[in-house]
Amino acid sequence: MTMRAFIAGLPKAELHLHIEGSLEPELMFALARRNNIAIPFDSVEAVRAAYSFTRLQDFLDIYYQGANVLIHSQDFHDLAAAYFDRVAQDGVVHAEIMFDPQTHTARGIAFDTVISGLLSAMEEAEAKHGITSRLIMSFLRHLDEDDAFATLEMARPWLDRIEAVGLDSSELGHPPEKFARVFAAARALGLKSVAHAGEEGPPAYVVQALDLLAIDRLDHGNRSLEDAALTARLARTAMTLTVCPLSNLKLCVVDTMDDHPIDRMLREGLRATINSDDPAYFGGYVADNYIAAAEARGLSKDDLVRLARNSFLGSFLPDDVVADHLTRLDAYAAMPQPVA
Ligand SMILES: Nc1ncnc2[nH]cnc12
Ligand SMILES: [Zn+2]
Repeated sequence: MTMRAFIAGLPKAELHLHIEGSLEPELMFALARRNNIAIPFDSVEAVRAAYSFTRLQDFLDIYYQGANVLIHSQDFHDLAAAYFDRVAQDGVVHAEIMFDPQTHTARGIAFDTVISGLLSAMEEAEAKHGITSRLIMSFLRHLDEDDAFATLEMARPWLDRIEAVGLDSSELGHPPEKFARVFAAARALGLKSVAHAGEEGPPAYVVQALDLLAIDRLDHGNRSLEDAALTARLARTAMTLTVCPLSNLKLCVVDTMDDHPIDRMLREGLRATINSDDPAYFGGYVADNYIAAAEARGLSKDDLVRLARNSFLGSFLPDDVVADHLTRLDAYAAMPQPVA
């Protein structure tokens, strides 16, 4: 069995996926046509050619523009259904999916339209592929605290269908402290929390996310490694890091995949996981991310199993369900399968 086949069959959870970032150019064109929306590209090839970024903001500009084709509940359903159909081939058995309501409500799309489409696709994916999933509602950090509070208010009727809040978009200049009050309010409503920190922002932003947002999981976190005390704290507290190797490469968080710190994170005792972030924009779904990291950094079979194990340990699933996933993972890992 090749390493690729081993990775594709490895049971795993995806913990860092922006559903709007799974909008493939083909579906973007189909939805643009269906909804009569003009897009500034003549072909799927032209869209893909535009996906060349030197920093996070270059990507965000094009990513928010792409989301303009999403209008109806069916569109959000089709978007999520395409993601599940694709990752069913990647060994994904559970996904914790971020969505950005403000990207849509700012365009006049109702919160209910967005979430109802996503939820119907999530139910369908469980029946069709056996993939379970949870929703994470992310606040856009370039917008202000009031806008985040207004979004939390819109989410109230849906709180039993939302697992956690998150924090994404332009990191530099928008530190976690800006959202301390809204995260406290979300926690008081029973929601868990995650935040992007240390992707482009300094280690101090990660410390703020821990101390001021009381996050349950850290999205990216790469730059934590610049601070030995912070790295030790993350290891000691078994904080899960949702690392996204192809995203890091495309957004120039690392210069080459050979420089990626995924193996260093494991060596430092961090609970690192591998995820795709925005697979339609960064050139690969979750298994592609495992493969790229494994090839560049020479990850062993044990490292790959550790990463998959971490994905279940870092999930928001109940302990007994996590234990079942780990039993199946161990059985898979124990099967004779030389990694070529
Ligand atoms: N990698 C990323 N960082 C910040 N915000 C995002 N939104 C979607 N992907 C993101
Ligand atoms: Zn992200």
